[in-house]
Amino acid sequence: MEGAVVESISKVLSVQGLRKQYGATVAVDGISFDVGRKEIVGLLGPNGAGKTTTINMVLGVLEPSSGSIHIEGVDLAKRRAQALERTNFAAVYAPLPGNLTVRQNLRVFGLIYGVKELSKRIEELIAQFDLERFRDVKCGVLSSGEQTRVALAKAMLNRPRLLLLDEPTASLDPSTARDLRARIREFATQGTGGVLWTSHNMYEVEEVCDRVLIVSHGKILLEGDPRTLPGEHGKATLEELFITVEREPLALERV
Ligand SMILES: Nc1ncnc2c1ncn2[C@@H]1O[C@H](COP(=O)(O)OP(=O)(O)OP(=O)(O)O)[C@@H](O)[C@H]1O
Repeated sequence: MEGAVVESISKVLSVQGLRKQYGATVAVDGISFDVGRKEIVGLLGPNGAGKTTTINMVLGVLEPSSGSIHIEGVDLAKRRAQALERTNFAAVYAPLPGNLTVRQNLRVFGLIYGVKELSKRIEELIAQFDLERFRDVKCGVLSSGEQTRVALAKAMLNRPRLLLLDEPTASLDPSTARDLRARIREFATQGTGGVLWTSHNMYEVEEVCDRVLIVSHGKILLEGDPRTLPGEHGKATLEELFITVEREPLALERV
């Protein structure tokens, strides 16, 4: 599948019956969801709900116990390389090598991803993420906010169709966080990709996500527009709804 055919597929990610079990612990319990093209979907849930396990399965780092993952219609289990070349991610727990400069890091990852016209692409991203001052600075000495900007630039190198972001703004000051949210929004609205985003910041989720999935104990409990979902469940804010999911998930299942 190439070019126009691929772009005609409206879902960049399709997850069906995904499950991951560790001995007696069921980390992800048969979840199904999609991420549409140009859509930002928030994956929310209390600590231990199964978000990172889900993301790691979509990234091909963890093998599901059962279920399927398709990226732009490509089955990750059967055509792993083709599925993953359309994907990228950024997470605070996966920092870039600290002994390489910003430019060296972008070059190394660009070569790994087989990015065409790499030097031009690196310059574009350095400008886009305001990294001119740091181009020859080793990543290890950058502040955590600066490192996050480099990690996002790295995540955009291959112009992914599916961008996975695990708490991308966790270490950022409010102004940098707002700026990065705007760039990620731009990526979604102006490009051909979609984003799966985890965050514990409900204000951010309301601002940036088109749709949210609220997971608890490995299952999707609620799904909808973050701006209207709280009202549909008798709550004033997304934060209030989130706290109810954490404390009394069964009460919500009956709504
Ligand atoms: N390798 C493992 N072996 C055993 N249990 C695991 C393993 N990895 C995760 N788990 C368990 O699976 C559950 C889901 O973990 P996961 O890291 O996906 O949660 P999370 O929603 O990302 O949480 P957080 O918000 O705290 O990052 C947790 O109960 C965790 O203890």
